[in-house]
Amino acid sequence: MAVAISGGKDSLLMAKLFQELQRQRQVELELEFIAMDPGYHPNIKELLIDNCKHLQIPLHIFEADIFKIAQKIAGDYPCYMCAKMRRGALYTKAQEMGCNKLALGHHFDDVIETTMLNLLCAGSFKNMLPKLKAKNFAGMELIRPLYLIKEKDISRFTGYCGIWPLNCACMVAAKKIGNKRYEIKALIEDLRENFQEVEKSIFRAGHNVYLDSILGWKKDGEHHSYLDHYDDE
Ligand SMILES: Nc1ncnc2c1ncn2[C@@H]1O[C@H](COP(=O)(O)OP(=O)(O)OP(=O)(O)O)[C@@H](O)[C@H]1O
Repeated sequence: MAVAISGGKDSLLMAKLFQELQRQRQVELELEFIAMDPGYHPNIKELLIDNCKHLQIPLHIFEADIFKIAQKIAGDYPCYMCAKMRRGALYTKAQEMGCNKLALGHHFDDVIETTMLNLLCAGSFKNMLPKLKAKNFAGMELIRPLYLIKEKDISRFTGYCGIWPLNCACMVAAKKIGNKRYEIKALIEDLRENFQEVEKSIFRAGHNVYLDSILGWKKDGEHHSYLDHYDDE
């Protein structure tokens, strides 16, 4: 299994949890810890290496010129393109290293933010899934082991082990522009004041879709409408 380390708090915790699972020998695990350098500033790269050393995570770093390319292709809103290209580079490396799984450090807050992002920005209802089979990389599976863990609990871990984790190390994130995710995060925070357990409701919505009350859906790339079979009954 390849454990993808961005140097952020989430993937560092995920790495430690996998090491703990391996130590307890309850499941048979072969682990590779991989980090892709998308064009980090040298200081950022050093921080990534230092954090992993401090946490005793044996890291393989490889390079891919993603920041520049995403900026070129996607201009003012490169985050989506950057994430897509990152994913491809990670799958490729994981496969090269003989892994059949790629673990990413997305957590509960990422999951509900993605649901809201799709709803409010793309006009679609779509969840981030806890595991999925890679479409373009035969035999590879993507897993998200931190799916149910809340971000605030992860932050507590970071404080406890005394590291200084990286945030997304690009200029867009630094200025907090061009990335709707930050706005969605703030929106959910605001909603929490007036809607009890709003995070739980957003999460549960994906488990409670009433297919008989849906206007249209897409499956295997094809669009369907509830009217397609309206007169059949
Ligand atoms: N440069 C990278 N190298 C390796 N894995 C990465 C890289 N960037 C992202 N990932 C993986 O994808 C996951 C999600 O990426 P995202 O950018 O949303 O996370 P992050 O907030 O930057 O970092 P983290 O999730 O580690 O705190 C990361 O948790 C990590 O597993």
